Amino acid sequence: MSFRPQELPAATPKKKVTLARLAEMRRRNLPISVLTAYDYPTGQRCELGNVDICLVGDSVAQVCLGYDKTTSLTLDEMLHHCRAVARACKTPHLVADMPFGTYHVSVADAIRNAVRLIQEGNAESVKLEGGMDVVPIVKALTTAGIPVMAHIGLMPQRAAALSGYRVQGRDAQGALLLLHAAKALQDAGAYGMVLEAIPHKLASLITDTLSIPTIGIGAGKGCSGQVLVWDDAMGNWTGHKAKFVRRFANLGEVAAQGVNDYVSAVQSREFPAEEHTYDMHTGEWEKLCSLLEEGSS
Ligand SMILES: Nc1nc(=O)c2c([nH]1)NC[C@@H]1CN(c3ccc(C(=O)N[C@@H](CCC(=O)O)C(=O)O)cc3)CN21
Ligand SMILES: CC(C)C(=O)C(=O)O
Repeated sequence: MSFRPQELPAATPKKKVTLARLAEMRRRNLPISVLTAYDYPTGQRCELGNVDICLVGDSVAQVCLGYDKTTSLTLDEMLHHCRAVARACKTPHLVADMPFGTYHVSVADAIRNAVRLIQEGNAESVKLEGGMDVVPIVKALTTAGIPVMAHIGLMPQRAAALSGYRVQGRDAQGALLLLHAAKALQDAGAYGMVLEAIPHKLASLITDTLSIPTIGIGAGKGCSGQVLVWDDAMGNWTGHKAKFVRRFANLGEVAAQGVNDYVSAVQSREFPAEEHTYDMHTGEWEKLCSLLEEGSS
């Protein structure tokens, strides 16, 4: 008996999404779809749904673990989620976020921690937030053969330092800094780049300037691809909703109804019904009754 969720047989064997494939998609202007995944079932949905890249985002801190910020997440917690997603996610490229503090101490420490995400987490690449400041880290990681996805614009790990989740690059000077950072990160070897919450014209300019794919979230339709947090996209998140979120399903409502129905059914003793129960083998109940009678006499 297998306790693994049923997997639908693929009509045609699926082709692994490699970095070469992502570069090709960028060249041919084929949109890249990215979703976060945090566990085996969400990873499996991404696998079955032909998502190109699965991101084990540090948003797991908020949407799965109940922390109020991503900076609370530890590397060990990230590894636990990453391993689960990796068991399901075979075709999409699998990226893991480097948690806050795991790439800030030194280059050596960043490499050590990225190696853990690859070796223990079974991620294929790592993502880290930062502009010019992280260029040496990105260079060192890619030199060591660890593919890096950069992440500029709104950087949630810096929400406290920046006094909130704010759109970046709204003025010319800020926009120029982002463009320069984007180029420097590409030169440092990043294979792709998340552009979060920046004006759409700037995102298009960065995308057209770079040769690597850009993945937008609140960055408009001019990017090479798009990412959303799983729970935002599937309507399973009841907290704050950023302007860039669109709901593609209503899992939260469906689950709430399911919980209500379950509790009512238990309270009314409508569930469990006969069909959910087991019988003893024929004659065994009578035997048990005799045994009990003998015992009591
Ligand atoms: N559920 C969820 N979705 C996410 O996209 C997400 C997380 N959690 N947790 C980690 C970070 C935090 N992120 C956020 C959080 C808030 C905004 C936000 O509300 N931004 C304002 C911008 C306001 C402005 O500067 O004009 C917005 O209204 O969209 C954006 C990204 C993205 N990440
Ligand atoms: C929002 C995406 C890009 C992310 O970094 C995360 O999920 O943590």
